[in-house]
Amino acid sequence: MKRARIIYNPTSGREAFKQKLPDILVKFEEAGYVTSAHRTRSKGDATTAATKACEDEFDIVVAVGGDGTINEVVTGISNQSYRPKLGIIPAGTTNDFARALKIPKSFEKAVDVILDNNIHALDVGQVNDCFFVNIAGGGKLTEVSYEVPSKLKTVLGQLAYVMKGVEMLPRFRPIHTRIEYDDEVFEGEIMLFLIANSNSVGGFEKLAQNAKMNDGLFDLFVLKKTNMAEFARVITAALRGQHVNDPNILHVQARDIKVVTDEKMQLNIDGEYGGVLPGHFVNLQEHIEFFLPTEDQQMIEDDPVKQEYIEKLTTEHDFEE
Ligand SMILES: Nc1ncnc2c1ncn2[C@@H]1O[C@H](COP(=O)(O)OP(=O)(O)OP(=O)(O)O)[C@@H](O)[C@H]1O
Repeated sequence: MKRARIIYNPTSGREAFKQKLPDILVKFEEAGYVTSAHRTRSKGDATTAATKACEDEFDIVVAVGGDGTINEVVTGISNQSYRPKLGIIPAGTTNDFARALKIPKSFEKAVDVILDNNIHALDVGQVNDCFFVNIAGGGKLTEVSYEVPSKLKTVLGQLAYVMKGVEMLPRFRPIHTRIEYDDEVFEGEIMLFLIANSNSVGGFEKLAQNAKMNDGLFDLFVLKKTNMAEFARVITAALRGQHVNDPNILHVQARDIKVVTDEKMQLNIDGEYGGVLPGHFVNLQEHIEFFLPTEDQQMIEDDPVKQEYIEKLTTEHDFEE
């Protein structure tokens, strides 16, 4: 009998999962799994529970929650020598990572994906002692209020919010930064940098179009020092995937990246506060095996609000060009 450990965050998203748990347990049991569930109690608890599931040699771990919960579970697994296969049931607010994997939003369909056993090993990002599945990055903000972690999430974690914050852009201040990526070096004043592991950075798939999740490579974006008008124009171009030859942006793929700043700069990891730089980013190639949807199970992106928002934003900035 295979054993499954469900780790769920009761506070994620609209808190709808806990009512569904009995049905989900039945589904796993009927498919031949012996199943147990752990309800997280606080921040960091999913990491401890995931490490314990490795030590107890569960065959699979199912992470139920949003990006924060998935990050914690991946963190708990990544340091272990025995790593169970990982299933995801999206139950958070934005679910960027589940979206990148095209995992359906319905709990039942997400369970079907796991039970269908379509397994692929994917890359995991490591920076210093932390791990990330989606994105890490940093930028110097002058506003003290953005030192608050939850605010940072809105600024850098989900790139969508970076865009929403065109009004926040003046608060980015250029910082002299040295970035070593594989055998090359960039040195100069930068507004922000992003290191993406998946191709869905805040749902903006065009930013890192060629990103693959099992090639051992990050997509590194560096936005160099610009004035306000340029900043808005460059970000808009990047979201449309039209930044390739833009002199204000460095976009390269690399396995190993070191970032050192002259002044204190906070690090953001999968949308949460992740300490301060310097940071050594290492791509752990095909580190965890995930249950992924087959082609006919893949969620078709249908997010009219976001599309409308991008349209509005990019049209507005056409006037500035
Ligand atoms: N019992 C709990 N009480 C309060 N917070 C918790 C509890 N269990 C986990 N957490 C924390 O809740 C935070 C948010 O969780 P999560 O990211 O899964 O949901 P979300 O914010 O709704 O979704 P998303 O990140 O996709 O927008 C995580 O940082 C996690 O550490």
